[in-house]
Amino acid sequence: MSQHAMTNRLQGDLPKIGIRPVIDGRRGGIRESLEEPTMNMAKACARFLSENLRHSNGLPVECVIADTTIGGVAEAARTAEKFRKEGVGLTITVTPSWCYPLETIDTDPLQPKAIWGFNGTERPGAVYLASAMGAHNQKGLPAFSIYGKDVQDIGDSTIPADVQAKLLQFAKAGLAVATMRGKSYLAMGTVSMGIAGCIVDETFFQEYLGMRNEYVDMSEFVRRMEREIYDKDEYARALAWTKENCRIGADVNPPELTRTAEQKEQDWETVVKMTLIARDLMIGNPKLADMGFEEEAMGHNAIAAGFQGQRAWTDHFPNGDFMEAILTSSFDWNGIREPYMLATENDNLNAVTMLFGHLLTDSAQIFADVRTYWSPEAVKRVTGQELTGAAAGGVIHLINSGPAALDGTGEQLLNGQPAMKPFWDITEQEAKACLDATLWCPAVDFFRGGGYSTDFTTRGGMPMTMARINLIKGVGPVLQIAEGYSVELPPEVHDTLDQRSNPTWPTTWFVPNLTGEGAFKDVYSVMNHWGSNHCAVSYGHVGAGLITLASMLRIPVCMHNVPDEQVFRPTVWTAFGVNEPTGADYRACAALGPIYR
Ligand SMILES: C[C@H](O)[C@@H](O)[C@@H](O)C(=O)CO
Ligand SMILES: [Mn+2]
Repeated sequence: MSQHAMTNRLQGDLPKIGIRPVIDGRRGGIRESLEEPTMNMAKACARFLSENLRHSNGLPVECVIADTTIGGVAEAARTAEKFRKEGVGLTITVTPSWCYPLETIDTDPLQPKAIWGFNGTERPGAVYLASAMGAHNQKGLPAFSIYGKDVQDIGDSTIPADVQAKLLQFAKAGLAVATMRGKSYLAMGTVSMGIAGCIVDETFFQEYLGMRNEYVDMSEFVRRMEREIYDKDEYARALAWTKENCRIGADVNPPELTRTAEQKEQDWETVVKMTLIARDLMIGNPKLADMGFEEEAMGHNAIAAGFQGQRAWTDHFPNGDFMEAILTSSFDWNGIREPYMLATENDNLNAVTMLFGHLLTDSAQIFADVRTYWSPEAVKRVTGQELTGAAAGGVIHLINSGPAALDGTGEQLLNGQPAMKPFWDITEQEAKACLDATLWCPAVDFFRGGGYSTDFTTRGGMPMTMARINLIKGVGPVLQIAEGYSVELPPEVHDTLDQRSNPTWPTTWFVPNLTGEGAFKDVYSVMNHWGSNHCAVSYGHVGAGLITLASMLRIPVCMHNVPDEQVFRPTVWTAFGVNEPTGADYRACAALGPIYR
């Protein structure tokens, strides 16, 4: 495999973080005494963020500091102008002192914003913070308040750990907002098997995400295959790599549905071509221009996409499983690279959830059907065995109908434990281990046109977050989140349950963290409260990041099991009621409305 590939593969510059040092504008001693500590806070903040954050394509995050401290509206306006030119997508205002809120705040309604008000008392930075938050809330410009817990001395430019955590949580979510803006979702095909999540709601994409919608008919794949509109050198390399690295699994089809050796050979060729074509459709490919296909070379600037597959395509052609699994993984024949967000069945609401997870974790995402709740009693009945340990209260069977990112095998390691890492931390051995843990099984009877499904079982012990956006008539988008862990079942128990569903598909056994209440009363309740047939699974406990991101986009969270102390939203949420946070979230999102309305 080649070097890690870090590129900006989509149109448009990467968003930068704008740092605004604001200051008490009174000259003749006060402003002068504050210049240095204020600018130092800005510098410390910029250094900290650029050292600790990367874009999901691997490039470092850049911060832009205002040319001067901001003591009044003229300097605020000059800073806004500079930020526009520099491509700033979110702002963080820092100050150790009192300043004039309405004159100094960032009033751009499209930029996520936070204020870090130094906790010192020589100068009243916290008084500014509170007053500036009041101004933001009064003006309908939600802002995040960052206030360290322990008093620091003026001039101390260290960033306390609690402030660091909030800066990162805000900045990562803010970058996600800015990164999505202006990009496209590409629907390849339309609605799969009557699944509502496949309906592309342009208003949702436009008003909540700032994204565009692009569409191609699946016949475009046929045109490009028949007319050889793909890079033929890459295709030869890709096919050879696939033959060498993809292990073929059992064909469980009855004789009358088993495809011939020639058909299977041809299916490999087709699925590899489909993979190149889907990627080229999403992001373009300069090689196509060299071949005379300038229009195709441009791509659709898609940061996420979906493939309908069933049934118009799969009833006749090999299914999209190989394409979806390889593109959503962090590696292919070109080496270790950023995964693509590509949804099975063109379920674009799941694609957006995957996109959120990817932009927050930088890692691959698992697309899954939320298939079965297995109670301990039902498992006992069908296997004769007791579920034990983390699985004792039952498990949720996440199993996609064919593909999932190979990162989902859990064959990458973080501190010796299974993980799904950002591509730049994945080693060649780990990529190989993911491939070795995966079998490619000839597709079963649902797929009349053949293809190869991805069969693996996720290693246990991975902290994971399952999530899903649903569109609700009368409300708009809502997000549900369940943090938990992957678990491993004894092999014979796994086999019995897997055979009963589909042994050719990728399985993750998931147990949510329980709170004993509501949707998290028990494992069954989580399954029973899920709002659709699909979920996206991220590595790690990233519910807090999802909540912060959702609040920026004004998407209320209808269920979550994130500990209270990690929930970080704009301060205005408080004004919608602190004793009933879920209701307050709905009211705040409704009152503010989507950002790009
Ligand atoms: C093969 C079947 O049609 C599956 O694709 C079906 O169970 C789904 O995945 C529905 O989301
Ligand atoms: Mn499905």
